[in-house]
Amino acid sequence: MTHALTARLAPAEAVAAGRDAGSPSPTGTAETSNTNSKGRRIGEVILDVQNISLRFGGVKALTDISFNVREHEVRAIIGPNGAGKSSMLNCINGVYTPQEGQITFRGQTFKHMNSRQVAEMGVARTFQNLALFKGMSVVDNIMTGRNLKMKTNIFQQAIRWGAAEREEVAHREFVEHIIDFLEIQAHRKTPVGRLPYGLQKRVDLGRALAMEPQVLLLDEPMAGMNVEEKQDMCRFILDVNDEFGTTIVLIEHDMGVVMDISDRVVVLDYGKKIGDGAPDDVRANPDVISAYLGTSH
Ligand SMILES: Nc1ncnc2c1ncn2[C@@H]1O[C@H](COP(=O)(O)OP(=O)(O)OP(=O)(O)O)[C@@H](O)[C@H]1O
Repeated sequence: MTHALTARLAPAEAVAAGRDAGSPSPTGTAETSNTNSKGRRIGEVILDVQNISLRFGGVKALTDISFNVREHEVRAIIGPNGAGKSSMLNCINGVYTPQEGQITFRGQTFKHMNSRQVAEMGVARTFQNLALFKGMSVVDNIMTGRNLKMKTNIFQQAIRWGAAEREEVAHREFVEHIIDFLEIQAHRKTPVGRLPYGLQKRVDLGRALAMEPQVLLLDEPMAGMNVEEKQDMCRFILDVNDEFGTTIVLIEHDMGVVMDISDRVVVLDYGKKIGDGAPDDVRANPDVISAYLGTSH
């Protein structure tokens, strides 16, 4: 069903505690001012996507896409269904290798990088369709996010001896901090598959946070959630951004949420970039308005 454009692109109520939805744009234009709406400085460019083109056979998923992400900002990627948003995240985290273009992360430029290498560089990701082990507990799912940090070998871990035992204790303590932070203590031992969907999404966020990322890629973190769950998720995303200084790149369809929590927004349509800037600028962009008028979500 096609909703009214005004409803989708209108300013939403401030769901994010502490952020004033009516305050001036935090970053001004795509390249200029440097504080967000909480007054914290937005840093230098940490992630620079340059001229990315990606094809699947005859399908042009992305065509010559360039944008950057500054340290500590919340950067949204929006666009109608099939616009290329997930493909873009998949290029950033090494799942897809674009035919053209390159990505610079913290000054290091790469054309081909696998997911493990990207994760080791400090980029973590949550998934549109949850990638959790449904039969495993919340604690154990979040522990999987610590795998890259484990120094002892699998044999030492299996017999939990010496260094492996000490390492496991330290990792479990870290995981408990995340569980406290995400307010899911009551569910620590529950198999994830038994949790409501909103809480499963929170566990997926916890698994990504366990990697201690500098950049967190969130693929539709609020999809399928009710209003209350969305408000909670917004709060956690902003707290992660504030308290850990984590840079956030998110894909989200809920325009109210996007306009509320993002510092800058990049807009894709049919694999091309049609807008890039502060939420207010993007909302007023005629190309963005017509792209959304022509779609059915
Ligand atoms: N693995 C793939 N093989 C073939 N085509 C693909 C593949 N992944 C994506 N595409 C195509 O690339 C285009 C962009 O898809 P993508 O999933 O990135 O869009 P999206 O903006 O994330 O859409 P949605 O909002 O529906 O999730 C679409 O035409 C899609 O069918």
